[in-house]
Amino acid sequence: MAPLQTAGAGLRALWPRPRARPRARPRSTLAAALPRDDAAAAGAAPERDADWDSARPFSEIPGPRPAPLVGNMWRFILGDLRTVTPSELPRRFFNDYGPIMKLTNLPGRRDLVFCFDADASEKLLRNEGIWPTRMGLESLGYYRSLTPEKFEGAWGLVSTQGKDWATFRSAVNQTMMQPRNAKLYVGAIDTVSQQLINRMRLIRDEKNVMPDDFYNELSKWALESIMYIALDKRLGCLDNNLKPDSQVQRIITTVHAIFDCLFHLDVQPSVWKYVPTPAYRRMKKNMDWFYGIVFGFIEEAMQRLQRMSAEERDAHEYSVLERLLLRNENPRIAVTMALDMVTAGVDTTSNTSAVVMYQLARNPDKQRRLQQELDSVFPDPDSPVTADKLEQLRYLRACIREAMRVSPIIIGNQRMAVKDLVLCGYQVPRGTDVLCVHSEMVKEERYFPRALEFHPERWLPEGEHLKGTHPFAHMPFGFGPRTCVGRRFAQLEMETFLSKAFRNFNIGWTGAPLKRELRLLYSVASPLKFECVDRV
Ligand code: HEM
Repeated sequence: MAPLQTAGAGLRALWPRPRARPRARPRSTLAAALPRDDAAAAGAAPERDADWDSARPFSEIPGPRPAPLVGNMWRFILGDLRTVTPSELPRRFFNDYGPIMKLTNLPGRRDLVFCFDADASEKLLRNEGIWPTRMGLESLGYYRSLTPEKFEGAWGLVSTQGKDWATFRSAVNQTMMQPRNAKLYVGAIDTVSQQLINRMRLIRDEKNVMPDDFYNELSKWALESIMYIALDKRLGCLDNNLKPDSQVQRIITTVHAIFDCLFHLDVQPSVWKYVPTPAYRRMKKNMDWFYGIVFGFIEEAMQRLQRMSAEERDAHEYSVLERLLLRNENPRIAVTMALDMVTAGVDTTSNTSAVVMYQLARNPDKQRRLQQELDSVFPDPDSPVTADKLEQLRYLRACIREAMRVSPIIIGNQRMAVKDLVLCGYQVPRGTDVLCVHSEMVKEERYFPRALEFHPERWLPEGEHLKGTHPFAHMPFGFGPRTCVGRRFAQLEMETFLSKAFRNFNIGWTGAPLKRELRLLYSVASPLKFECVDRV
């Protein structure tokens, strides 16, 4: 990491109290998301599509018909959807109802339109306004609102809307999104990735096969990496003598549990808004512990910085927390962003890295081509990864992109319509939540020739014949001003680790086809049976 030039003056101003009085609650309800003035500011023109009057009414959008009193909940308990797993549900909806359908009348859940069509996805996203609204994860917003003193108005990005979201996003955007800022951490990520490579050599069996819980190793790598970037903190996740009941292991288990609970509370039918369900209580318990630990790390990082002399600070490699503290008057912005980085930065990059490895292991010809690229950029397998070298890895980036298409970790991208839209011939009124199910669109031959096959070439000029036909059919990091704020760090981490892994090993697959389950993210659900043989 490079020292930050502007350190001296900014650091004296660390930790002032925020001037603005904190709001009691994050804006996460529809009314709060688009109050009149904000809606105008967000570019939410009250107009409607020109073909509105000739479109079919919203009521005719197909979908499971709700029963009197019990709505659609019964279908998931006793009815036709009882045996359908969450992972199977999107395809089932598409097969049963076609390119657009709606799921209504679930307790505690806003009605949701599912859309499997890239033209409709384009129309929705291009009309999202400058403050796009993505409702969801309301339980997280609610949990935070219980302890407003910890957030002091800086509620974060994930579950906020309108002005709260926009103010926070503009405060963190430059630090988080500028590629040159992410590159500052390449040395740190190289160090962590090398540790995992060393560990892979140690933990493989006599046939060079990774242990069944190799996904846990990827989670540890992801946690160690994001802690280093966010807080300049080394947890020692990849130490060889780490105990199974260590704090690190508990952090990882807790992050998985939090994702699992959010899925139960905010995606599946749930009545947590009316009664504290077991999933809500489990989430609160896990959150209480996790926030306590991470707030402790943050406090430690702040104290470390305060104790430093001016010279030490100038020579110091700044974490994201510290950069955000220097840029923003309200220190809580840095704190909440660091907290969200640790929460969002484990399961996302570990699951994606797992599927890239899997696809390359199952496609040895693509792996060989990648290794040719890696051999020319890293003649010495032990040479460290640098930002310049990463620049040259075009085929690696294509492999990651293609693996994210074939095996995406997110179901799709959601927005609230901010004007009356016609989607797939139906009226979709302003204020409706629409989920563009990109995880199903990517399987469609009409959008990707040989859609079910892994062809990184389709992302390179030479793969013109395999190129996708619609840019709105595949959006792994989302779209527009609300796009994934951790994207640059995620890409840096994955490119660094994967380049080292395939430069060092020939990676094969020895198990049954990989299983994944939808738990907020599509997540690894069977052992990662990678065979990792040293390359000579
Ligand atoms: C392969 C890894 C990742 C993928 C595929 C991914 C994907 C996404 C997607 C699709 C969104 C929604 C974007 C939208 O609505 O347009 C999102 C939002 C977000 N992501 Fe990521 N993400 C990844 C890694 C990360 C990491 C490492 C972090 C933390 C450093 C992170 C933090 C966030 C946050 C805070 C948001 C909310 C942004 C906002 O609402 O303004 N993500 N991510």
